[in-house]
Amino acid sequence: MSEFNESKELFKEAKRYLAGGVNSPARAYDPFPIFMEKAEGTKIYSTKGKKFIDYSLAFGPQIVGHKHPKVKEKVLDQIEKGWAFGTSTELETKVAKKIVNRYNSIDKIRTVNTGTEATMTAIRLARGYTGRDKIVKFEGGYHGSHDSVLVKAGSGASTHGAPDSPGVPKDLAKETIVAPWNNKEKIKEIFKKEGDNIAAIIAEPIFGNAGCIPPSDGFLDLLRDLTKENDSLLILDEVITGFRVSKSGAQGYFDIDPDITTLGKIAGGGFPIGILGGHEEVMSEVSPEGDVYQAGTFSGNPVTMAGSLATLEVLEEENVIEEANENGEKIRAKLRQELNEYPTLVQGISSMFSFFLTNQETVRSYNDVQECDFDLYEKFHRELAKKGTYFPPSQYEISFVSHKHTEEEIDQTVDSIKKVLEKIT
Ligand SMILES: Cc1ncc(COP(=O)(O)O)c(C=O)c1O
Ligand SMILES: N[C@H](C=O)CCC(=O)O
Repeated sequence: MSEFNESKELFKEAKRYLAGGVNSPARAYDPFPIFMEKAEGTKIYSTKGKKFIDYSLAFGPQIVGHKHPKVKEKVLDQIEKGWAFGTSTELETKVAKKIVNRYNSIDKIRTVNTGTEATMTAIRLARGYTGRDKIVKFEGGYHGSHDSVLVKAGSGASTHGAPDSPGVPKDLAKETIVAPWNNKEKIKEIFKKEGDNIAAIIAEPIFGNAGCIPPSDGFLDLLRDLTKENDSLLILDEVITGFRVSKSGAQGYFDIDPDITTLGKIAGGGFPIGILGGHEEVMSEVSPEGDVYQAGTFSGNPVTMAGSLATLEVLEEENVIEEANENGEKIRAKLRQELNEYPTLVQGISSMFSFFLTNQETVRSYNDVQECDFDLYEKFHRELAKKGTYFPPSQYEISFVSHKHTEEEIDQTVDSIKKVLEKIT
């Protein structure tokens, strides 16, 4: 472990001053996280200068690779002009136009600073629009760290054993109905009983925070039908899948027309962003046009907007999504082919995948994910890092490929994984 001694020392120091030593729990893994200093293309470098092929990509945003030259240039140009005005800028409209042109379900957007703010506002909007309080979310689904969705939440909340957070008022948690993902009968039952009280279903169209779990056949259509029949709204949380699975996200891929979409990650090109958008009728309820209040000093920040616009342009100019999707298929196929003698399950879609350590043939629900071997994954993650490959630190988190990952890097990764599994299993 000596090559990571510096991170060990840095974490000790961080723990003196930062709550839990981190600024987001998903970054805190045992025995200590590897401290990173810089990144470029498909590589990320530790403070000690060790190079890793990166399959976490900042938990998703960096689909064009780290520090893309065009994004860097546009952001530096904006910094020359100034970085916070608290006024309207033309850049905000340019970004909005790109998104509206891509997503049929979106006529207008509101830009915020994080995915958390986007889903929080989307839920408030659904409640305001319908005049109802209850929402439905899925077990292991993650929509950020606000109160209504910290109920049976995935990602760091599951990693650290607190999917139901203390501090969430019980009366508010009662308004969140939790359903099992991919279970058609259960969601029908919930709507039969509570349909008139449900403001919205919020769902990641492809699960990305309890590992990668695609929807079963017809499941998203069922969510759309049930919400329509009951005058509830469907919120698709595309913070991970937006501008990834296709140019119009998972909703384009699965041909689903949600009432509200939330975006983040890729849409900001690595700068802090969240977006909610929907049809005119719903979005006109947002303040100042409507009465559902939402505000933010830094919303639509010019530097973020410059990074966002440049990234959305690069997606088109460099055929990013298609090439990243091809890389996703390549790595999944090679891993499956090379590792079939080990207790592994490679599951994914598009440029996202999970490397589950399990003997299960498929993982379809939060319960299935919990059957995977988390102790072994901890060893796997650290041993793989020693070989210069950085995977996400938990099986709840997703691995991503960019369009920049090369065949050679993918082959090297598969080879490293094989050697690690030989050692630890
Ligand atoms: C699907 C999904 N929704 C919402 C969020 C919250 O976004 P943020 O971390 O930017 O607040 C995340 C990730 O954190 C996410 O993966
Ligand atoms: N799983 C989360 C986002 O997708 C990880 C980001 C975080 O919470 O730090």
